[in-house]
Amino acid sequence: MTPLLEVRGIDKSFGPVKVLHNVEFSAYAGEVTALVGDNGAGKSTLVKCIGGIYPIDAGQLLFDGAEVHVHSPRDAGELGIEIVYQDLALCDNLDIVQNMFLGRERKNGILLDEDSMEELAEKTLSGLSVRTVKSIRQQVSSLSGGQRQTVAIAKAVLWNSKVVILDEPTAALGVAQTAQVLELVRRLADTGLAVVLISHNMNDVFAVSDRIAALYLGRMAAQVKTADVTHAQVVELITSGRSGELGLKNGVTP
Ligand SMILES: Nc1ncnc2c1ncn2[C@@H]1O[C@H](COP(=O)(O)OP(=O)(O)OP(=O)(O)O)[C@@H](O)[C@H]1O
Repeated sequence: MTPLLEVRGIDKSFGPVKVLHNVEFSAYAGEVTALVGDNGAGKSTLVKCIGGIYPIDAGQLLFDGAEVHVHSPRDAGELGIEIVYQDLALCDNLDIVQNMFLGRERKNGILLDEDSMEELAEKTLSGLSVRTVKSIRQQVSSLSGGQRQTVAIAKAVLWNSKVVILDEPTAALGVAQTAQVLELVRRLADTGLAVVLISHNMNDVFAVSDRIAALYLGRMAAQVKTADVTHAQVVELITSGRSGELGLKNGVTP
């Protein structure tokens, strides 16, 4: 199976500090790939390289098997790669529809085409079976953390995206809201998207992911099928870069 998104041998430094070392990573359509790693392991940097925010120093990015060059978030968006960041970047004083179309408003002549934006927002939310939102004309400031996360995810899939990368979507949520968001994450993959889930929470990772990629000190320690590993093995990969036969050989000097 060809990965929808593949990273081959990416290096990335910030000045003298090398943050990513020859990183390989794949995400498949219809699957959730969890990207795990300790604080500072390089998860955000890898995602920002994929999303065109940081230029890479070496390596390749492949989309659907063909090499692509992503120099900006716009390039990533055109390929169908959307990233939902932890801070969500939603505007509190705007309603759900306005947020979902922010910066990409539909127009009818010189006027905003409110009807068609409303219709598409509604269709996207119901397509994701999101029923927790009372009205799509509700201001985002009145939504709960889980609902905000849902809106941010719906916003990302509104644009015919094919790869959706979620940065810690459940970090700030309670138990019930976490379950709702994880359900949504699973549904995204079930609709055929390649979903990348950055998470520190092993329960979340094991609840929804098909594969797990573990970064250790900027190196990809292992990318494995979730069904083939235990919680303990993944924790070991995160904390030491190896677990039994899995992971980086001979350890790694930072
Ligand atoms: N713009 C930057 N300039 C210099 N160093 C950076 C920059 N961004 C990240 N780093 C360094 O790169 C390393 C990896 O950081 P990164 O944020 O990618 O890790 P992470 O795995 O996402 O961590 P966390 O889970 O804490 O968000 C860290 O040592 C960090 O200090």
